[in-house]
Amino acid sequence: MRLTRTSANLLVRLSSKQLSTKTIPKPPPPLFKPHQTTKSHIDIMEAQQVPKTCKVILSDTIAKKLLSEVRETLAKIQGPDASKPTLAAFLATDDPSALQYAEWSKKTCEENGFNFDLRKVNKEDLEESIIAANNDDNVDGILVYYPIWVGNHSQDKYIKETVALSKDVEGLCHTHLFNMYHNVRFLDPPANLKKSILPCTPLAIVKTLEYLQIYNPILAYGNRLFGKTITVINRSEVNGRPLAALLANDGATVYSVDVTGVQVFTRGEGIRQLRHQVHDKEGWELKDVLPLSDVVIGGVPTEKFKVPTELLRDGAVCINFSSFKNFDGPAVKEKASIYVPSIGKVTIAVLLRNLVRLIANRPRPEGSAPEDPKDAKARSEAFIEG
Ligand SMILES: NC(=O)C1=CN([C@@H]2O[C@H](COP(=O)(O)OP(=O)(O)OC[C@H]3O[C@@H](n4cnc5c(N)ncnc54)[C@H](O)[C@@H]3O)[C@@H](O)[C@H]2O)C=CC1
Ligand SMILES: Nc1nc(=O)c2c([nH]1)NC[C@@H]1CN(c3ccc(C(=O)N[C@@H](CCC(=O)O)C(=O)O)cc3)C=[N+]21
Repeated sequence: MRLTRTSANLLVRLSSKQLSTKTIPKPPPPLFKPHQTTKSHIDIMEAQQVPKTCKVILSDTIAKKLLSEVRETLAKIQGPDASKPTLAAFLATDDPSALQYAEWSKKTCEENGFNFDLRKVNKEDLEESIIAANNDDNVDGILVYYPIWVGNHSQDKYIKETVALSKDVEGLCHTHLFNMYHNVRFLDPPANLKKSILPCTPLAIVKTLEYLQIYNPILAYGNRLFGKTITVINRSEVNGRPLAALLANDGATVYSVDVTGVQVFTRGEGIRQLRHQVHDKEGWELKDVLPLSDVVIGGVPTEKFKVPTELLRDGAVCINFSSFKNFDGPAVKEKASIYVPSIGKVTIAVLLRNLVRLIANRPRPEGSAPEDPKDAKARSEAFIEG
């Protein structure tokens, strides 16, 4: 082959370059060659272009953190050779969801050093059985599964009042509920050493919001939701209404939505009031409050109900506590910043946290020396705030 002048020059230039590579370090090899377009490379490139920004947080993660705090606190308030605390749980119906919840609770109790004593009783014997447990020093906490007399709220209410205040692990006695609605945090003012007990599911949602850092620790304790707007879809006496009150007492503006309409729970402008107030929002509907909300909490007990994703604020935080999925999973992940699909495990962790709190609240055994006030304060503060 005859070389032209240009190609001959090129050869000379190439060979002098090759010579010089002996002294210059080799560049690192490319990560992947541009002509290699395997599926995984396309996936990586697409993921880089459209990152999945929504973080899905599972209740297990939140529950694990709480349970380790519970074990630590129990060790602090009990001596090294203290016996396992016992939770007595009364089931007086054949409600399958209560039975399943009881089985999950039993497992978590036993894995974390607690006894769970499920007592199946007849409705007619329930009151006497509770009184016996109230008087039994081997029972540390009492839980009764509701509803019992379906459609007869006052009979269930009577049973709630039968449980001793000192053993009311779900915070359903009047004193506990009164303190919650009135934003009173202690049972023994002005000493303030015994914390009032809060209902488990609403408190589990508070603990979830703390974990997600929606509670702002820069603000004073009790005001940490100031500036946040939260929608709660459910206003039942056991879940939605106490939850709306708790969140508003902590400073949030809360829209409480149920089948009858919308109410707003708030401590007013500048959160200057000491406890929340409730006002009807005449003519308002879910569609009016969703676009305003930083956090949306679903608790509707039906399969067909879904929060309309298109009305959510971009980057909203979405939490479901219903046993049915209130959010359309794939769609909500495109819109929300954080999605918590269920909170059942957190509820059970909070149940154990409440049990440890009941033990911490107990008066010292008769005959023992009075506790040094400093120790009492430290014991009460063995709990993280809330
Ligand atoms: N994960 C947990 O820790 C727990 C979960 N649950 C679950 O939470 C759900 C709710 O339980 P409860 O409060 O006892 O039920 P409930 O039947 O007493 O109350 C339901 C509430 O939702 C409202 N609601 C129903 N349909 C609605 C709609 N289309 N739009 C707006 N509001 C609507 C009702 O007005 C009512 O306020 C159930 O699925 C239950 O299994 C209950 C206890 C604990
Ligand atoms: N005094 C009393 N307190 C209760 O808390 C109480 C009661 N009575 N009676 C029965 C209902 C029922 N209940 C549930 C709790 C957790 C889930 C739960 O864990 N759900 C799972 C999802 C369930 C699933 O996977 O299907 C979750 O949120 O992760 C469900 C239902 C409490 N109840």
